[in-house]
Amino acid sequence: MKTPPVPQDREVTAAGLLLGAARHSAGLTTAVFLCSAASAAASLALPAVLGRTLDLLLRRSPDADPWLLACAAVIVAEVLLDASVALLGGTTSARSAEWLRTRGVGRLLAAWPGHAARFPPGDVAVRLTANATEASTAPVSAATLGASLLAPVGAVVALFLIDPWTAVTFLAGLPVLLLVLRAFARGSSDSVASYQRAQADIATRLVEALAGARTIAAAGTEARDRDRILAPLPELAAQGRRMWRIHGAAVARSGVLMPLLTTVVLAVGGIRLASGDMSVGDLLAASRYAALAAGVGTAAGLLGSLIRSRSAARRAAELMALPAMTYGARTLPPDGRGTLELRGVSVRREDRTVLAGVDLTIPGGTSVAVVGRSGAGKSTLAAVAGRLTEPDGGTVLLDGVPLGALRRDVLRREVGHAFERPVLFGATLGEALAGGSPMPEERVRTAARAASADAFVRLLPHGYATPPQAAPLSGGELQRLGLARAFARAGRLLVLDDATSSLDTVTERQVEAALARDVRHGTRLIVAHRLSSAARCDLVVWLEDGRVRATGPHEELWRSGEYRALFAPPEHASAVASAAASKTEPYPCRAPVAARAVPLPHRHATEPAPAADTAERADR
Ligand SMILES: Nc1ncnc2c1ncn2[C@@H]1O[C@H](COP(=O)(O)OP(=O)(O)OP(=O)(O)O)[C@@H](O)[C@H]1O
Repeated sequence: MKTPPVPQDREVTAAGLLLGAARHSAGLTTAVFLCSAASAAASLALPAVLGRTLDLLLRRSPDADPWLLACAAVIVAEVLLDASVALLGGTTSARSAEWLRTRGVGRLLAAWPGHAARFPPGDVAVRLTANATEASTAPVSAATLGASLLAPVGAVVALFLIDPWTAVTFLAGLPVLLLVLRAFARGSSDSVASYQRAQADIATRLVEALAGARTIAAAGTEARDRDRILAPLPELAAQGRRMWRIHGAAVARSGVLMPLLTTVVLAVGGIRLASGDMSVGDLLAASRYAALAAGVGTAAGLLGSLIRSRSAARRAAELMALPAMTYGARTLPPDGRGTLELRGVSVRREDRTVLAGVDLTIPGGTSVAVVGRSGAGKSTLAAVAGRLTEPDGGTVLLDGVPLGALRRDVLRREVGHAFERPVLFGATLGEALAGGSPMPEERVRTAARAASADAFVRLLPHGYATPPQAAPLSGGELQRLGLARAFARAGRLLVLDDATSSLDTVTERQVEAALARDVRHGTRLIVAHRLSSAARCDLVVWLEDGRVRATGPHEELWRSGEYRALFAPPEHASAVASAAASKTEPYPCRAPVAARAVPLPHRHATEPAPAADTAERADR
């Protein structure tokens, strides 16, 4: 499953991310490099010390004893240094992973919600877990690779010093090895990227299936959905096999090439020994250095690790390159009442215009219902009004100040939201309703009472101290908690996006009355599907295909048959609309309801939700 392209912050690239991770753990990475280099130096010193010791022993020289001790010291040092590399390497990668994940989560949450939502949750989880782990090993792999090349390079230099012919023999075979490594790097990059994509695809499908577990159970499609989730498995297996094939081929080729080179070097050394140009100790040292120089073939393993890291970093970088929400430095005029203005606001999604040049002025303190058919752009308008999305064109102003120019704290304090499906964050319900910042308990409870949530919360065994995950909540109860959270922080503008759709009509009326009575007075923008909700607002904005079809009090709009058709049951809607067009009235429409400032007398107390509306929302 491919993630749609998202506008990218060009500064966040895979290379930039890996450099950032390396900088974050610079001290530890340097220590890994130094230990690896020291270990390489020890392994370089060992053949020379061994050769010298052998020559001294063969001559039965008394000087051999300190050299024997030196041999032991070098071997112990090498073992200790290798152990340090393993320990420091693990710590370094853990710190890099922590940095990558912290940064990733931070950037994700700071991004515009609409952009972030394009990454499915399963895909995000893979990018921030498996991919971040793979990317985090890059600093250690690079440091170890750099240091591990020191030994072969030093070994070739040592061969030159012992006997140039042995070194030249070794270097003659090197171009073949470089070709092997290049082919490995190319093949690996491609298969690793495909493997990681397939991995994320399975995670995405699994998370989607978990979210839709009830649908799967209700439809009895467990087997089909299991197959659907695991559909990318053959691709994953194929790419995994391909990765190992490429790796195996590189290791096998270098595994044949390197001993071959070592043998040829030894043969040349033997000839030089026979001609008296080398001692036995020199030959021993040369054979060890040839083996060390052949260690360049093991670079394939570290190179493979770096390639996996780079590919994983690329995926993590895509997440971190999401454009961040931006804020200004202005505040609101102290005497403003929450006047909301939309000037030529347009929003595009993919290739579609979702809002087209919307001009609206909503006086401060007014309650406005936004109505229209499904897909008309109501939620988009609500998101734009609360700056949860940035319009592609036009400006939104609150009390004369463009929303984009407002300070973050001012904007989020003065503009509140409640959603159709709220998600509760916090250790307890009390914390969740306070919205993550300190708030007097009484204020939380007042808001919960206004949202008709206090009574059922108090009935829970731990009341407001109940963890949200442990609270058995119906859809309507969850919505009431979402409303309570918004009421507790109500500022000049409150945006309710279908936030009462799961409430029964009596509760909805109670909430609306309490909203007017007990919650800080301000402008209300209410995305509404129910006739009664629209009727109780001061003003109605009727959206059609992303444009404002009409604005006015509900009673005025009610004269339009097409407006009435918005609230008619589906079996009557087209009849109402066509009757409006032909000026007849085939469907007995409800009487118009006077638009008034909230609170309103309780008309339509038993207004049922239109059938089409209910069915559609249940599906979302
Ligand atoms: N991220 C997106 N990518 C593509 N299209 C989108 C995106 N968000 C919204 N749309 C489209 O924009 C249109 C308006 O969506 P919006 O959610 O604002 O409609 P709505 O009037 O609130 O609908 P409903 O009453 O069904 O909730 C829809 O056709 C929707 O498919």
